[in-house]
Amino acid sequence: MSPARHVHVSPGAAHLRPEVLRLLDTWLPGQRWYPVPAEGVTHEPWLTVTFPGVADVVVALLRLAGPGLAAGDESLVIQVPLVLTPTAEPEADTAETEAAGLIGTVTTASGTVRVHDGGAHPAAWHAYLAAALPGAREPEDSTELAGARRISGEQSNTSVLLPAMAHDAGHGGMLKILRTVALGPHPDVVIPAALTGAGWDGVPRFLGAVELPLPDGAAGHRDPAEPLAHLAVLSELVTDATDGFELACAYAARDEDFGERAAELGAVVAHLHVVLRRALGEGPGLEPAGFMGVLRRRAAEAFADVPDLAPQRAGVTALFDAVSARLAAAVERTGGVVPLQPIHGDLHLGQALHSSSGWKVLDFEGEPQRPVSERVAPDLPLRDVAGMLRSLDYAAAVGQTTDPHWAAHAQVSFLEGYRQASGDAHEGTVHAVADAATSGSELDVATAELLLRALVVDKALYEVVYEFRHRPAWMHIPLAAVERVLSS
Ligand SMILES: Nc1ncnc2c1ncn2[C@@H]1O[C@H](COP(=O)(O)OP(=O)(O)O)[C@@H](O)[C@H]1O
Ligand SMILES: O=P(O)(O)O[C@H]1O[C@H](CO)[C@@H](O[C@H]2O[C@H](CO)[C@@H](O)[C@H](O)[C@H]2O)[C@H](O)[C@H]1O
Repeated sequence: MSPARHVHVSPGAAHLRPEVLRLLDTWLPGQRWYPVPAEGVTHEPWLTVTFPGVADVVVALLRLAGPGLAAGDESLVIQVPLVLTPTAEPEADTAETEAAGLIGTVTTASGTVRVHDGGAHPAAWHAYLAAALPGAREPEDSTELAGARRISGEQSNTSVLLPAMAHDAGHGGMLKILRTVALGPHPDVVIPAALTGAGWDGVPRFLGAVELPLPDGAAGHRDPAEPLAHLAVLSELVTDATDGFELACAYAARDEDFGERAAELGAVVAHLHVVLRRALGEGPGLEPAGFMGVLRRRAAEAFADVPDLAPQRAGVTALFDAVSARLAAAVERTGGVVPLQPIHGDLHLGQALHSSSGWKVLDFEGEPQRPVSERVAPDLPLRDVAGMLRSLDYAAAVGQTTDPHWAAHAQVSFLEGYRQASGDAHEGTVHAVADAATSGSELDVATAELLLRALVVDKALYEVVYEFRHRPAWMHIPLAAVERVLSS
């Protein structure tokens, strides 16, 4: 694939007036993709990105600073594409506000400018598309942007559906503007590119990405061949697709058996793990103390954030102690390693699309609330299995099934589909899957099963914090799960 064109990078708030930055300070915290609670957080201009030959699109990369936030290379950086249009009219009409994401109008010494959210504006879509398309091809505005629209809903990023965009296998693209920018290659670019390159069709085909080059003279300790960061990813649009969570909830609402679909999904996830291992290689072996240390730290943070979790503290500690002891003993006994590898990292039903050509897995950026260095580190495939088990429990609760066995049946079917596709010969379900998802390791089945329980609890604790911050009305779903798993 021939490389896409480069963008221009300037330090600080070049091209952005202080009035525009002040407008952003009030607008940003209200955005669904804003990654942290806004209390006490300030936005410090880090870099400004522009596109060759495009005057009205400016992308602000802002570092978030404030209590509890890391600084320097570890700091959170958000991407804010803007379309700035000079105007003689200080007041905009309502239609313009809604259609093109008008953030506000600012008047400066050099005139009045309308500031639009680039995530909602065709001029910015065009600029990103031109920068992502291989071969520095210029998109045809009148045809390729026809019918383009931003996806609405609870997204961590901003995705734009491009039904008419042309590519070598036909039409249809999905442009995803990454709202949180991490230094180094982004997993939502690297992983789909590797899976597409390996010929696997369980992901929407990777078509291109927008790369942030190192600013001149800024190589430092970084590999000059690697981008400083990725800003957006372009993939093939999966048509006739249904969101996996909506599909599962609809089945649950009708009390309809989701077993077959869940088993197919289990098989796709097993293939995903095999292809990832082949395409990107294994990581180092699991080091029990470090691995469990991260689980304990995450649990401690969840207990600190959410008072309703307090009654579960002793049970979580006891489970993690038991897993730590068994893992350490297993590794000591066999001298063997439990291999880690690239995984999805935030797998749930909403990250899977069901289409006429089967399940497709999306969104490889890991848990948005997790530090980037942890998100890109090799991990246990069992973590993805745990994520999907949790998601089937969510679907049962949100779909309000009246069948008390709906979730358990779907979970067992998912595990069985995973086991069979992993080529594991063991009979049984949870045991065999725990075994299959730690393949190549010398873990005994009982330890692997306990590890799966710990990962389910870890995920449910993450979800409690997620719901506490974003959807308190749903917090009871993961809270009940923590209690159930601990008492089983
Ligand atoms: N290639 C694609 N084809 C069709 N729909 C897609 C595609 N990629 C994403 N989507 C839809 O967009 C939604 C958001 O995409 P996702 O990558 O999960 O973004 P986010 O990180 O913002 O959650 C998905 O849930 C899915 O419904
Ligand atoms: O898709 P994202 O990367 O933004 O993931 C975050 O948001 C998800 C919700 O949109 C959240 O998933 C949780 O809710 C889902 C139902 O909406 C459920 O299916 C998942 O199992 C549950 O974890 C995800 O945890 C969060 O990282």
